[in-house]
Amino acid sequence: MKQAMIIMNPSSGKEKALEYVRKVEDALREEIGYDVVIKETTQELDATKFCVSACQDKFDLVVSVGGDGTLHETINGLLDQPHRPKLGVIPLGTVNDFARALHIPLDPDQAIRTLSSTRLRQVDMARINDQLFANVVAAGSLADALSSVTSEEKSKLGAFAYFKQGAKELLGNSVSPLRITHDGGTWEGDAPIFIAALTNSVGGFENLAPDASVDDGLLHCFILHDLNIFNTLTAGVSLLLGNLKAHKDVEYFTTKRVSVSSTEPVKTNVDGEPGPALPIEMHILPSHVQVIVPEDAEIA
Ligand SMILES: Nc1ncnc2c1ncn2[C@@H]1O[C@H](COP(=O)(O)OP(=O)(O)OP(=O)(O)O)[C@@H](O)[C@H]1O
Repeated sequence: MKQAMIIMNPSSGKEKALEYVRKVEDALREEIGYDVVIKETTQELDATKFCVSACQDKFDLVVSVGGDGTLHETINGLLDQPHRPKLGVIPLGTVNDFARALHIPLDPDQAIRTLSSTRLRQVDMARINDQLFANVVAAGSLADALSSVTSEEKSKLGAFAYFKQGAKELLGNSVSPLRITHDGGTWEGDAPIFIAALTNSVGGFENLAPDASVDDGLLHCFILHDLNIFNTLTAGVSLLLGNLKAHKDVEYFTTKRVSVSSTEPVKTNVDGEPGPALPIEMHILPSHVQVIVPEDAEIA
């Protein structure tokens, strides 16, 4: 019998995870015929540990039930594993960028029904130093400020919680000296933020990198520079219109590999969680995991 592991964070989704996990179990066991193991996380990195054991025991499917934090920890269990189970995603977080990019319904009941879909999508992941990411890496003072947005603010304001915090930081005019080396050359200068995105949805803004598709084998990179009180507003409008890369104070490029360093201590944010300090080295892992997506999803 095929084996599935459900990795569930009971603290995500306003404590509703326990209710949904029974429904996920029923769908996998009764409708699809899996042998099901349920693993409940109790602390940070449990999801990674559980996913490593699912890889080693050659499970067919791992389903992440939680927010982007749980998903990020789950996919990190795939690092350097020769056998990587298929991935199912039940989004219970406040932003759910990965589910948005793959058109997995944000309504958990509908997402559970998607698990019986026969459609799989080969999805790129990327490596940053000694971990994986599925969505986005940001570096710089602005990235650090965005890490401080609380779940409460995100539930209240959605993606605009990031916008509000970002605008506040930019008005403080704080920049970091960055050196960014990619397939097309090197950029050096002062910038409040560098972003490398794998999918179109970043921080709930589904328009940040509209050209990014989940399997294009590329990192879509943005360097915002020279942002002041006036052009912050125009950059915000460009972001909402899906045209950030064309803004005059934005450097945009795609690459398979990029490294970022600084002469000052600079923090990063990886898939919405605090990440390693600079220097960082990132490279794409094309079509690294198969994800169950809705039969009719029109995914970029
Ligand atoms: N039992 C637990 N209690 C508290 N925290 C946990 C537990 N299990 C895992 N965690 C941690 O909770 C963090 C946040 O989880 P996750 O992102 O899934 O939920 P969320 O906070 O509801 O979503 P979002 O980040 O989108 O607001 C994870 O990074 C994980 O380390």
